[in-house]
Amino acid sequence: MNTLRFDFTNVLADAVGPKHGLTEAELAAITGPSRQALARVQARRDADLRWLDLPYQADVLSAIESFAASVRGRFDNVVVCGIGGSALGTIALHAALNAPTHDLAPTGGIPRLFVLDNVDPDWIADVLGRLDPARTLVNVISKSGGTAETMSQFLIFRDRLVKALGEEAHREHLVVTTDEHKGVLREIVEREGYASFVVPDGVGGRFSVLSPVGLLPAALVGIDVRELLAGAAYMDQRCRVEAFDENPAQVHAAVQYLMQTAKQKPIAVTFAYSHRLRLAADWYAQLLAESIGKRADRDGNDVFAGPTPVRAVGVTDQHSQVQLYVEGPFDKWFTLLSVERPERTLEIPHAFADLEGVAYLGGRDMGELFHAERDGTRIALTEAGRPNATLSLERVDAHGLGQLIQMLEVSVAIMGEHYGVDAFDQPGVEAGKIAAYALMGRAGYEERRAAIEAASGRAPRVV
Ligand SMILES: O=P(O)(O)OC[C@H]1O[C@H](O)[C@H](O)[C@@H](O)[C@@H]1O
Repeated sequence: MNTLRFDFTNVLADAVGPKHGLTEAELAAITGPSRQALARVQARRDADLRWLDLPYQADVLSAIESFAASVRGRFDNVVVCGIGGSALGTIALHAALNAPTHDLAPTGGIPRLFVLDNVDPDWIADVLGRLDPARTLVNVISKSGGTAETMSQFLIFRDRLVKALGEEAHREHLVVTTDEHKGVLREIVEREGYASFVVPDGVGGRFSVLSPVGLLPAALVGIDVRELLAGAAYMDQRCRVEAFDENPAQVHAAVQYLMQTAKQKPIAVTFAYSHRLRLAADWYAQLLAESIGKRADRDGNDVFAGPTPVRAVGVTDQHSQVQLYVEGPFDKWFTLLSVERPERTLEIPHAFADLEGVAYLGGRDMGELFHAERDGTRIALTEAGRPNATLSLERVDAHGLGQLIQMLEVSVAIMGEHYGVDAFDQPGVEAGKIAAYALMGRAGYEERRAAIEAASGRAPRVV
């Protein structure tokens, strides 16, 4: 069984010292609050934390698989127009489960995937120019159904499809994932008759990768979404367990919370010792930052909470950031994402037998070097008193990714209880959106902008 494990030995005091490691007393003190936090999270499953039950949505899974089967072989390119929680999960799944084989060219009926989570015209225009509209399917994803970045991309790709294929035919090249009833995008779906899927109520954007938001693009590029949900369901059962030590989400949430509060380490570094899991760290960065990074607690008191997520890739960032991590400020703790058994083997050839400085590599497997470097980093961090935990999978597969996603989502929900903040809203993104919409002349936003300036007493210059 490809079981996800969270090893936190090297965040304990006897590994990295009491000043930086968790003591038995600190862990004992948090097990009670952790169990209560878990109970509060689980009690909201069918109220507003419906993302907890995404692994069990059999009807949605069947609809996704049917849609993907119905278009199999018709497209060389799938373009996702989406941003934030409407994109990062798909990017992570793609990098982990099929990018190595399909980034370069469509093979075996599996299309290339382009996830456009930016509006940089140099990028969007370049992708647009490469695609044959007749062989391209566009999946527009927006929970709110009005995000300017996504809607602008939609207008551009729709225009390109209509001009190339005609008003009628273009509809078969667009599928939309949005709210069931609300938002401009839903109105357009009804008017244009596009195929569509639903981002369910009670499923926030950053918690939506196991909804059609992530499942549809994944299924379109041949990822085993059934196994993905099976892994998430398996982990959901593990994350319901009350016993602290047997519940990876409880332990992970407690370690994150204590590292920041008891050990004054506000920076959480995810060090992915897996090229395929590297973008799972980007998905987690949004999940952690947007859920816990809050000005006020649930009682409205200013707390300015939240760890700062940093993404690093092993071995690559041993050669760029580890100097800071081993010798710099004691303001970070580390989680290594590790894969115990790489899928491929790659033997290092024997050569230059007389030159020991290279001959020692001959005959070894590249995976052995990868693991030696990972363990070397762990040893260096621990010896320097830098707390480091390891999230490990035996191999990178859909079941394992489902486990990782579900565990981290439940952990962040529990963290919200520990930090005392609402982990499921994102008021801090509104000001930027309002300013951008005002600058783009969207109706009603100039007034909202003026109200913010009046309330803050500051009228920042738009440079
Ligand atoms: O899916 P959408 O409604 O277009 O939202 C896309 C993103 O917009 C904002 O940035 C929110 O903070 C994110 O949580 C969300 O994922």
